[in-house]
Amino acid sequence: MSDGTVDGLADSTGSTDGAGNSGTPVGRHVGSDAASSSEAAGAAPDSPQGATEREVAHEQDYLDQLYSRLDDIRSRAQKTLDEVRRASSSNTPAGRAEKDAFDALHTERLAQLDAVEDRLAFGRLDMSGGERRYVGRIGLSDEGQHQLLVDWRAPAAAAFYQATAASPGGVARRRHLATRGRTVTGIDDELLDAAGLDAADLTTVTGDGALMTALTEHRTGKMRDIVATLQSEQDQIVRAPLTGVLVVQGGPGTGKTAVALHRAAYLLYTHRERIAKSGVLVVGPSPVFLRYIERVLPSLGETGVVLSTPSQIFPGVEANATDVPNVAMLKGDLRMARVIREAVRQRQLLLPKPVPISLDGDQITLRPAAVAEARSRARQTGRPHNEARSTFVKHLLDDLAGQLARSRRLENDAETRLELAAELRDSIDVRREINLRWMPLSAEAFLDKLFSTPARLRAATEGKLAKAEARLLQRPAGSPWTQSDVPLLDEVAELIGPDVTATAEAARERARAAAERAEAVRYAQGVLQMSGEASAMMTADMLADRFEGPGGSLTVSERARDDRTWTYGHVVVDEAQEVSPMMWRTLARRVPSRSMTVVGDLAQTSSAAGASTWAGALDTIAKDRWRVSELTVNYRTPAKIMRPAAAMLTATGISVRLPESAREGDWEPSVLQTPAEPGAMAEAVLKAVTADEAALGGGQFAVILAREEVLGEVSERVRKSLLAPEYATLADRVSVLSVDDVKGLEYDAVTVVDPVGIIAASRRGASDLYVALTRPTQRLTVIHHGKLPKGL
Ligand SMILES: Nc1ncnc2c1ncn2[C@@H]1O[C@H](COP(=O)(O)OP(=O)(O)OP(=O)(O)O)[C@@H](O)[C@H]1O
Repeated sequence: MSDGTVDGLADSTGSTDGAGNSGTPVGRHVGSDAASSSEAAGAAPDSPQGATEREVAHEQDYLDQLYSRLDDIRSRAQKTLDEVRRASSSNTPAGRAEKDAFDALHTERLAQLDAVEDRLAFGRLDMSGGERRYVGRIGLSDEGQHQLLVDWRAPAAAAFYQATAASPGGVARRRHLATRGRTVTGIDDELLDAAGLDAADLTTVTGDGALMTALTEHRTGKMRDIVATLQSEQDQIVRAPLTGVLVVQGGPGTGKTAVALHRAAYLLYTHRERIAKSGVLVVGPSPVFLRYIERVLPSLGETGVVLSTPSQIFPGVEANATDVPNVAMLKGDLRMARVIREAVRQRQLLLPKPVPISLDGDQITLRPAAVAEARSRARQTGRPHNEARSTFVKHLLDDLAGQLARSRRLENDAETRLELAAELRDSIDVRREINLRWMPLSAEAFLDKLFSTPARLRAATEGKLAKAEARLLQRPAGSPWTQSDVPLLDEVAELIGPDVTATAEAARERARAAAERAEAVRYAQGVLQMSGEASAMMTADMLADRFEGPGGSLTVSERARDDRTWTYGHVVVDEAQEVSPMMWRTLARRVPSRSMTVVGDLAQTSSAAGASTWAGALDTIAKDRWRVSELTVNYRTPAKIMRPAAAMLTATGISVRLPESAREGDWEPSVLQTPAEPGAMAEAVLKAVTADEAALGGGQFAVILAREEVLGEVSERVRKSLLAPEYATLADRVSVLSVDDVKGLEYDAVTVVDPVGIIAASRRGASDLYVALTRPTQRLTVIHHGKLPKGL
């Protein structure tokens, strides 16, 4: 395990000096200077208010110290960067690459230090023995290496999340610090073991308001980290061991996404040596969702993470189209792996009858038996199509060279045949005849051709799919790529391999690169030692990566994103219930170690190819290597909204274990009935949104409708009306979305339009409606014409 420190930032062993630069443990009493500030403010010094003010003043002093230390470290990092930029590099490619690499390293480090500015410290633990620990986004130590702040991911900070009154684990008091900018705005204490504190301490204890404050804050359209208020059951998942597939199942709003992202940050910190170099991939359902979560990991100081939707996971292909549900379901079915395998095999052809070839007056023949033998040898290598092709070609050239030797009356030994094979390679006729039997392929062209050529499709699917199913796959050549084509492209690419025309040359290249690499690592180790660089933030391997090659200063994530065969140290899959079996195969290829965090809710499955059980989803890629953890508390949706949402789902026959809401909520959901006419519905929507704005005085709102083709006119009218001057303050804060787009998102207030229409629009319409109803943090309005769905 790494110690997770950077130069000047504290280690994570958890040893702490409590407050002050002196490094000596301080007692549990607050300082007298803070007391005088409360007197100046007019509160009686021993009243609860006076005590709180003293404590706030004390925490302010401490926070000032932390920021001053952070500023020091930052300015040192800036100075080093300036020096790197000023220094002249040796004018060689290696020298320039090295300079670029250092530049990128220090720039990234500065970005990481900047990212922790907001809410640098958010907690304090007072241990029963008198020790005090401040918990924050990073570890910080003073010049004398005394710890000022413990990184939230360090073992010493675990008690901050795990201690409860029933099992305090040596913690007497847990304190949350509320801050704005660099100012302490409040404290919130929980007493876990009162015996460890004296009477004066007790006057400031108020309970766990920090969580409630976080839950009821207006949303901003971007997910925030929850590092200050992670709850015990969530923290256990964050800190769970790295190996195997960890499934996090939980109802809406239980923090699955938040927990998965914090887990990624935790794993990068704790196992930096093992996974930072290969990176972490986070897969989320849509670009809108990725934009919603994109700030969480940087705010936790982690930038080397690749975010992708399933549609973007095949480099070079943007799969923006969608298939109709039954086609999507078929393409996600594991039988497609067999279809693709067969289709590739059918591009390795036999020869029906001999083909004569003349070569400078010599007559030779491409023989059916030789082709059959070459094909079976090539297949036996087990290599992908494009690589196995060299075995196929070699064998046939050898056979033809033997014939040529005989025709020229040369000795038929290996050496002669090798020479003649070189000559044969230069003949266009020979190359054409051999190529026709075993062409080099590219994944995109191959799949396009397969789906647009009925005869090929029939041959590849025979005995594997029903005839009617095979017809579903058929489409014109050059059709746009759909989301469900992506795992098929990946399957093809895996079976045909990269287009290697000169394998021997490639092998030589690999050996040369390996030798250079060893040298680069040795050099980087020396650099790290000399510069005293942070071992945890940057390993010698990572630094060597940057010294190497033309893309020397590319980050891990930049390299990984463009390389289909890149294997990650850990993969997080969000909204995993939507992932098809074929897509699981693709994701599994990205992480051979199967170190994965898979989060989802089976009750929210809406895609036709999605999962109904975790075993169905995961057994084929990680049999016996997956385990499930549950989250049970809904932090988003108040109970007043959850109850009808759950009743609706239950009434449709879907049985789920409902999470308990952390809040009852202030508003009952409202229901508005309108005529089925678009103008009337749009008007009702605007009325609902205006009422939300008046009730909440700000925040983010969503209007959720069935897919555009169903309610296009209503959404069009709503969007248009929002441009009118009377909605000027609202326009930017209202999103009009279809049920497909709201997966994983949340809003202060939500208006759901035509619930019966949403249910009717797809096979899993009830789950879609459940997703829509569970998006609000405060208020829900349902607009309907005709009847309401059962249970609602
Ligand atoms: N411990 C916590 N402290 C503060 N806020 C929290 C906590 N846990 C969850 N939340 C908040 O609850 C909301 C829901 O979290 P999140 O989106 O991660 O849930 P989810 O389980 O992925 O939901 P869904 O499946 O419905 O998309 C977010 O605003 C998140 O910040």
